[in-house]
Amino acid sequence: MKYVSTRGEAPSLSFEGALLAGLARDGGLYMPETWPHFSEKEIAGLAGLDYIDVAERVIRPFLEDDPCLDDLREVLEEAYAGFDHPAVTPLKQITPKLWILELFHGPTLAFKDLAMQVVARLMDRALIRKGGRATVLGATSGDTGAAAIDAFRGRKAIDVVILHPKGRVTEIQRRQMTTVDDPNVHNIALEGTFDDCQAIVKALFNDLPLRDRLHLTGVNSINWARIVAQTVYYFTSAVALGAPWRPVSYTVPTGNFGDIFAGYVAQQMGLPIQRLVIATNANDSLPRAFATGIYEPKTVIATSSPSMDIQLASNFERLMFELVDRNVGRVKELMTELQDTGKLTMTPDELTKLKEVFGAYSISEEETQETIARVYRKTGVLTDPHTAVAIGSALDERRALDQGNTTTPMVILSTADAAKFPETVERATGRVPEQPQRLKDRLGETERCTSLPADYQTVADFISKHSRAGQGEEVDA
Ligand SMILES: N[C@@H](CCOP(=O)(O)O)C(=O)O
Repeated sequence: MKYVSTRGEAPSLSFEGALLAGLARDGGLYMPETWPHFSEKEIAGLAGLDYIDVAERVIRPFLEDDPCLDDLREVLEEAYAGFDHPAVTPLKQITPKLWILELFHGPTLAFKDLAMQVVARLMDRALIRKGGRATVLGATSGDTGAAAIDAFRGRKAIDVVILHPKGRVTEIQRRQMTTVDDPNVHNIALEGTFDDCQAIVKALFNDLPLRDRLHLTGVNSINWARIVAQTVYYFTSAVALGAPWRPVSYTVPTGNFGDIFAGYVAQQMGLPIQRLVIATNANDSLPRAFATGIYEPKTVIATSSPSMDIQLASNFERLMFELVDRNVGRVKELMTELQDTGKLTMTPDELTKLKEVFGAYSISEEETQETIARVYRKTGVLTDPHTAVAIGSALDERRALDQGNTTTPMVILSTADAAKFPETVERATGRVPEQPQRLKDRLGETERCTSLPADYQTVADFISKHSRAGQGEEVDA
């Protein structure tokens, strides 16, 4: 399997190449050249399998003829050994037509662990094979950072540098990152928003001499390996609900568009997904694009669902690539328009095509609170604010499409444990969610973090100083 850039000007790479590159050298995102396809029989054959067995079958075709394939089984076994539920991603019914897919049973209590634990191990093994070092960069609005730090801490060949927007993540999210004392972990609290963090990370990648000197790679969902590992739980949940014979819809809390794009990938692979619903908070650049055809990210608004406090969703570029039938000229035109004017304009045909599969909604702070309270009253379940935004969006989708009588199950991706957002959950329900032991075990006392202005050169200097790859240090065998 080969991987091509959405902008068509970077060399195509193997899976291992795309894994280690993160962002393509032309600023684009890597995509597989073709979609592997699963027959109805192959999908039906996933029923009753363990999560790891499904993961192996779903991911394998993306690694065909790649050195990473030999590592896959062992990596999956190690990655999911630390999850606290035997099903890895248990599915719970909350109303006759709504299911919650719990994606927070990993070490940092958020869905990011499902891919990050796999990506870190694949990367580590690839670097050991090649005898090299890497500097892993990540921008986080709350959850990616903790997951990346947990997955990469203590790895010999890798330094990890995470940028979070100062004062805009919850205390638990921050401490999950900053109390890790491994010397290969570096935290930057950036004086800005998540979009500023992500813009600096992308600028670092686009600075090719620096990128090569520091052996930069990325672990945000711009890295294709993150997406592919996230397609697995669409398969496990859809099959549990009757796929391939019964279609399933999904509602996904959306920030950087990676998780919902993984659902699109599963659909392209043959999984009968009927609708993919984009759930956002007040950062509503995607619902506005659906309403107007114009994607125009504005200033990030701080909300009680901080992981989605994002306006510029990186993976929207992957969707545009698909929407324009992989016409790289058109992608470049759209991305140049976005960069030069701050907005991107879809044609009526492109917008219609988008709406055939996707719906998009924005949920206010009040609705989020009410949803957390209502779900608790009716089911006794404490939901985190991101999941609550998704539940609100799923109900809006049902109303918008007048689907009161649909028999298609709607699965809500529950992306984080309520324990990461105790203040918000307590405000809505009067109850403080209990902290799981694995969270308590990981929160240290002393915080280590450097505050920096949102200035490219200052951040580049900090990373150069802390990257062992940049100092030419050898890896001990
Ligand atoms: N929501 C994320 C932001 C980055 O998303 P990613 O999936 O591209 O890593 C977070 O919580 O950090």
